[in-house]
Amino acid sequence: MPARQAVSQVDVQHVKQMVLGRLYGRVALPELVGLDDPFSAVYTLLKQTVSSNEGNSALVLGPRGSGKSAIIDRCLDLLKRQHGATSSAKYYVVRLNGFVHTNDRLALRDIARQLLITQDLEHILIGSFADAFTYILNLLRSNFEESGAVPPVVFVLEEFDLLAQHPKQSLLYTLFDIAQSHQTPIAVIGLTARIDVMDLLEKRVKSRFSHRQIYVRSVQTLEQFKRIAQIALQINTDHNVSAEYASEFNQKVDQLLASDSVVSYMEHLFDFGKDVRQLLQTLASSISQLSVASPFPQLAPLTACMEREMQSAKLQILANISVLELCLIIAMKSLVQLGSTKYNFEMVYDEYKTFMSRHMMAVAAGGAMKIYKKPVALKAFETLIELEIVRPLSSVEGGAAFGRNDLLAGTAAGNRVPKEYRMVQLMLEPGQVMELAADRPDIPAVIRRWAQQ
Ligand SMILES: Nc1ncnc2c1ncn2[C@@H]1O[C@H](COP(=O)(O)OP(=O)(O)OP(=O)(O)O)[C@@H](O)[C@H]1O
Repeated sequence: MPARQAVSQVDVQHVKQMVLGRLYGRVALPELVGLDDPFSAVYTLLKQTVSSNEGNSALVLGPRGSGKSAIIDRCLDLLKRQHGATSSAKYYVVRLNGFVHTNDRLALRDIARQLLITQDLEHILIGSFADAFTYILNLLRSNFEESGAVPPVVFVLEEFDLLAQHPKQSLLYTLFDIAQSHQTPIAVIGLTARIDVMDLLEKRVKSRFSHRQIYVRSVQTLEQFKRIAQIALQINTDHNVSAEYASEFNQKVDQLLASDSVVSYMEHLFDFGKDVRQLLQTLASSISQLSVASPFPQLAPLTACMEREMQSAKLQILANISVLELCLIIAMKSLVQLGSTKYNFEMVYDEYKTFMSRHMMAVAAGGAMKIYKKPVALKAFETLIELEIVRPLSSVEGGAAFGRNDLLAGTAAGNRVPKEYRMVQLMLEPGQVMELAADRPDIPAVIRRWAQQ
């Protein structure tokens, strides 16, 4: 096999910058996965404004990180390329963000800046929003004396629900009003993760809005989730890097994404919220250390980052478990300290019940607590297995052949042993259980002390 040519410093730096840009959301991913419908709805609407001078308004609704901004960016990018090729007429894009533009004055100033209005506007900012906005549009019109018309303007309103918190909603009213009146070709696209956003709009604002709502769903399948990881990491020769480097880089990406630890991390993320942004940011750890000496993505830094992420995700879940679930965890810690390396629900419940009965007075005095009946405790125990805080033991380890799904569903070999008797193991260290109980002001002090024993 011929020796591989050394990768140049320029190539590595270029790839590193470009891929990290994608992973941190500064550079668009080369493809939108599973978002064809919302993409074409937004594109059609923007095209009507930019090419046919129509007024339009719409809300793009979807969970955080589901790709709402990515859809808008891609539509604008496509329009720019098409428009640039077919027409010399100009259009503008104005971006506002509810986090940044916390009042209408700030928004107005930025609208003027983005429309390249250089005149001093301080004197008009004291009047009404509508007057000031009309003044800005007139200034814009005067820049296009030949046509005498205001060119199309696309308003992208990120964190739309926060813009709806402005007093009187003058900004939204004015924009929707102009979009509806068709006198000036503007498109107003609001982006938000609040599905109830319509309830935030005042009646007069609603009356000016087109009521067009475009829904963006989170990634639907694990395959799509994996595909996003792949397109975010892969490079091609258009990126001004040698074909040899690009091809080997992409092979390494595929190997990395096929490794057991990465696959199970992606499955975990998909099961617990399908958070694309977190997936991309975790993958950045395999890219941030690229260098001429190590020009391909490596598994080791990624594994370390995934472990940290899993750990902190688990801690977050743990902070929200119910008091009964916490008591069962403490009971398991107790069993471990008594020398049991494996135990089943019956043993755990027994330990829990014994402690609670012995300390009933103190427990009841510390808050409205009772001894939960066995079926309720079994449900809580199953939740701990689903959350992977408790691990079912395999046949070799526990004496019966079953896994997590068998134990939960009562299927396969696990079926032979009633679920109350199947052996399990707590996945927390005693110190972690102590910290967990110490951080819970809502449990009686006696239970906190039980955890500290
Ligand atoms: N289906 C998808 N296909 C391709 N990339 C996606 C997809 N979903 C999310 N992404 C990527 O995830 C990142 C976050 O997406 P984006 O910023 O568009 O989300 P958002 O819905 O606007 O989030 P927020 O509500 O927090 O503003 C971006 O890098 C985007 O490219």
